[in-house]
Amino acid sequence: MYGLHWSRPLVLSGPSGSGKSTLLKRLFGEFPGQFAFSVSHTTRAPRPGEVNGVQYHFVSREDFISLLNQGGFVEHAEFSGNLYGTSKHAIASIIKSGKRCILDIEVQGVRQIKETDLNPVYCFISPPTLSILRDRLVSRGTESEAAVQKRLKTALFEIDYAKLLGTHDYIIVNDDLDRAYTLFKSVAFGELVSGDPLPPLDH
Ligand SMILES: Nc1ncnc2c1ncn2[C@@H]1O[C@H](COP(=O)(O)OP(=O)(O)OP(=O)(O)O)[C@@H](O)[C@H]1O
Repeated sequence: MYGLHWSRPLVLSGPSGSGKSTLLKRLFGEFPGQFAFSVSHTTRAPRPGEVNGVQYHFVSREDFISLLNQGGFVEHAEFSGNLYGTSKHAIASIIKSGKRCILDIEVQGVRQIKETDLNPVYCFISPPTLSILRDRLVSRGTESEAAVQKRLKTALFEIDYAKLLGTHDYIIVNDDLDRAYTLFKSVAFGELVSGDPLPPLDH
């Protein structure tokens, strides 16, 4: 059942609204206990109900920077004044547990991981077209019109990066969900499959 790439972390990326959470939710639902997300570090304060070590490792800015200076993160970024990062230790502990480590990472993080020796499999979840991406973001109902615009603008950078040859091992076009999920499942189990060609996604 486990393919050749099972022991390598899987880095999932793709524009907001391309369907990463939808695919992951289905995978974790169908195969509980086989896959795990690494728990990120953050300097932001826990929200009510959040538990240290579960949603995040909540650390002070000093501790974060100290770990960063020791080379402890495979990727990190600052959003609205807070630092976020994926530690090497968090990934290693999942690999040790025998589960496959899955990372859901934005494009800057993917670039950073490429500079490390993590050697993951990179999988890009692509929308079929930009107008479908827009429709899905709007109908998800989680974003204001301005936030949708912002996400679509960011999507263009992510797509340009994906168009560079060799940035991803797999492209999965999330057109029909059942079809995309079947392909995603094979990739998640580390099988050697052919991905989809990247659609033109012209802008
Ligand atoms: N194949 C599909 N066909 C139709 N709708 C879909 C499909 N896949 C996902 N959706 C819908 O599109 C919306 C965006 O999907 P989702 O939230 O999974 O995207 P995401 O990539 O995880 O976004 P973000 O990065 O913002 O978390 C959701 O409302 C989801 O139900």
